[in-house]
Amino acid sequence: MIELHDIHKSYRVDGREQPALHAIDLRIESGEVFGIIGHSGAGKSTLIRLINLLERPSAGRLLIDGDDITQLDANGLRALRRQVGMIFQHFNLLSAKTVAQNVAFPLRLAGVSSRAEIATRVAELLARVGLSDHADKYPAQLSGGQKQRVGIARALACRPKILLCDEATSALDPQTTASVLQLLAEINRELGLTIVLITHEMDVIRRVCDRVAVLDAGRLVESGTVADVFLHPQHATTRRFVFEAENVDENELRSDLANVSGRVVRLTFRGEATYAPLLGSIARATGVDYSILSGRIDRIKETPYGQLTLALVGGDIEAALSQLAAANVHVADVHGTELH
Ligand SMILES: Nc1ncnc2c1ncn2[C@@H]1O[C@H](COP(=O)(O)OP(=O)(O)OP(=O)(O)O)[C@@H](O)[C@H]1O
Repeated sequence: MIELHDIHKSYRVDGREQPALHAIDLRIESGEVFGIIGHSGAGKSTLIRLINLLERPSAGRLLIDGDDITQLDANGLRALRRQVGMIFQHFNLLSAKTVAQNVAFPLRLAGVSSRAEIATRVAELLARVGLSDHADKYPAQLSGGQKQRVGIARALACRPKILLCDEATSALDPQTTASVLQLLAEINRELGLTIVLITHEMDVIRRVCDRVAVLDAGRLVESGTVADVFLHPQHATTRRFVFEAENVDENELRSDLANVSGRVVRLTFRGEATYAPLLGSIARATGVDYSILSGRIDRIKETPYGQLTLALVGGDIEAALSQLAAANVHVADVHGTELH
């Protein structure tokens, strides 16, 4: 478990303290995939780099499995760096070394000297990330996705219990992003290691994370399960991320809705309710007519969800809404405020 208690971080710029993180309290459970989302400059890199002490907090306590890592001596720090692997947006591979040598590098640093032992471990790691056929290539001969796979193999070399991902898919196209995220999900599942990732893309969070925290101007403004935060965002910054992910322009939406007659509601279905034929039967039973203004069915990690914005007219609208709510459909107005 990773715990941040009242963490502050300032940088000294031109002799003055510039705050980057304020009063961060955060608890990341062992074995979960935890995402931190924020816009540029929000403090994401600073926050993730605290966890392996690439940056030191200015104040507060930072515990890993109960130990305050800011108190570690040089030996303790070396051990920490082996326990906490990291991958980077621009991969940070050694360009003059082959794929196999890049992956072997942390093993050598950790003092493994047996060539046979290193070769076995490197082969295992390259198989794990699907690069067995590329061991003797140089980074320049690889695609972006392959480079990140080398980064992942290298980060896993010393069997860490935590993997930090610093915008690991931001330089990749959508398809490659999906395959790298799938690999991270597999690693989390099969090796049981904790993954902490930072990103500015809600879609990355939606695909792999169990829980998420939203960082805005150095403060945590919202956190919770991805489904709760993504489907029912409370803070303006979170709402903006969700709308961005859905390609919705909030102002356009408002002016579109001004021209719609009827009562506009936003329904959120989760899990099995997503596929149930609820809407038709409730509409028939209550005499309500509806038109669909927008809709989407997707998945949050493994769980299906649907969101529909409807205009309701005629019939007994209140009865329809309460029957939907009784069937575990979240019923809200268009701003997300719960109605039932
Ligand atoms: N080494 C540094 N020295 C001085 N100021 C820094 C340093 N690193 C970050 N900052 C400042 O701290 C704030 C947070 O930066 P940080 O890089 O953590 O944000 P971020 O959310 O990761 O942004 P980005 O996505 O653009 O990397 C910014 O105002 C930044 O200018």
